[in-house]
Amino acid sequence: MARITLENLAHSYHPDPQSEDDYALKSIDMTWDDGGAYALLGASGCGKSTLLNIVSGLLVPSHGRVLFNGQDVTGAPTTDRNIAQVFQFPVVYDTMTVRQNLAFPLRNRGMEPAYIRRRVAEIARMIGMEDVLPRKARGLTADQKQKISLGRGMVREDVNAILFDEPLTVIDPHMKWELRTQLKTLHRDFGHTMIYVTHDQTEALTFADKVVVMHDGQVVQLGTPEELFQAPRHTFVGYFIGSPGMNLLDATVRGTVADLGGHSVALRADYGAPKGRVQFGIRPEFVQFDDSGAGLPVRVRRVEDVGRHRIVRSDYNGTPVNAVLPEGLPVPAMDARVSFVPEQVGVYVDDWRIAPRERAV
Ligand SMILES: Nc1ncnc2c1ncn2[C@@H]1O[C@H](COP(=O)(O)OP(=O)(O)OP(=O)(O)O)[C@@H](O)[C@H]1O
Repeated sequence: MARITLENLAHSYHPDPQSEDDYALKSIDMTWDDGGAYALLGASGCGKSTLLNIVSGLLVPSHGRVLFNGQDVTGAPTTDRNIAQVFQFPVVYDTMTVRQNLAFPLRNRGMEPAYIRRRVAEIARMIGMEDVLPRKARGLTADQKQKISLGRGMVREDVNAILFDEPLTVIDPHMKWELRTQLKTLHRDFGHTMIYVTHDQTEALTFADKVVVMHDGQVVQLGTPEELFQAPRHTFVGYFIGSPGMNLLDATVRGTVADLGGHSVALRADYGAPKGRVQFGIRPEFVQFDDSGAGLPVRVRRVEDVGRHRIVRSDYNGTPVNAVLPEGLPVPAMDARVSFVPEQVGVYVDDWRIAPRERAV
C-alpha cells in the first residue's frame, strides 16, 4: 500500500500548449494517504480519467511528479507501479473459468497454490460468485463479468493502490448499492488505498471517506462528505453536491450585510468589501419560509414531494431559490418570503468561498 503524492501536476494533450485552456489538468498538488478510500468526483470531461491514467502510469504528465511513498514514479511504467485497476467495462477472459479469472493476478505473481485457493474463495464469497466459480466466463451476464473484474482488482493483497474507473456503469441499479457496500467492507477489512472515479455524487459520498471534487482540470476541494456539504470551497462543489444543489445569488457585500439586488440580509460576520463576482450561497436545507414579512420576496414555481420532505422551487428576480420543506410544515403561498440560517451562509468571490475578516460579536 502507498501514500500517493501529486506534485505540481499538469497535463496537456496539445503538443504545444499556448494557454491554460489547452491543459486538461491544471496544477494539482495533493496527497492521498496510505489506506484511504477516496472518490474522484466531477462532471464528464473535467479530467478524472487523465488524472487516474497518470497515477497508473498509462500517461506521463506534461509537468510535475507522482510519488509513491515519497519515491518518484512519474516515468515508471504501469507494470512497475504495482497497482490494480478496474475499468468501466468488464475485462475478463471468456475461455477461462471464473475461478481462473480471479486467480490470474496471483498466478502471474507466482503465489502458492494453497494461498491462491484460499484467497480466490474469500473474494468469490465477497462478490457473491461462489456458485459459478467452475463456470466459463463466456455466457455470464455483463453484471457478473464486471463483478469478476472487481474481484480480480481486489484479489492481490500486496498492491500499492486499487483504482476504480466508473466501475459500476454496467451494473444493474439494484446491484449497485450492494456492490458499493461490499467495496466499503473490503476497504475496511484490507485497508488498501482505493481511488474511485465517478460522476455520481451518491456513489462518491457512500464509498469514500474523502472526496476529491474536480472541475475544469482543477481539484476544487478535497474533503469529507460533511465538509463538502457544510462548507463548499467552490461554487461548483455547492452546486454539484446536494439535491438540489446550493442556491447562489449575486450580491454586494459590505461588512456584515449582503445586498441581494435591493434586499439586505445580515451576515454572521464581517466580510469586508470584496471585489469581483460576489455570490451569496445557501443550501436549500437552510432556507426557511418566513411569515414575518421581513424575508426575501420569492415567487414559488413548483413543489415536489420526494417522500421524506418536499422541495419548493421558487425564484427571486429570475434567480432560482430552492428550499427543502420538512414534513409537517405548510406549503407556502405563491408569493412568499424566505430567510436564511445565518451560520450556513457562504460568501463566494469569483467562485471561491472567502473567510470573514472577523467573527461578529
Ligand atoms: N487522448 C486524448 N487526446 C486529446 N484530448 C483528450 C484525450 N483524452 C481526454 N482528452 C480531453 O481532456 C479533457 C479531460 O478528459 P478526461 O477523459 O480526463 O475527463 P473525465 O472527467 O474522465 O471525463 P469522462 O467522465 O467523460 O471520462 C477533456 O476535454 C477531453 O476531451
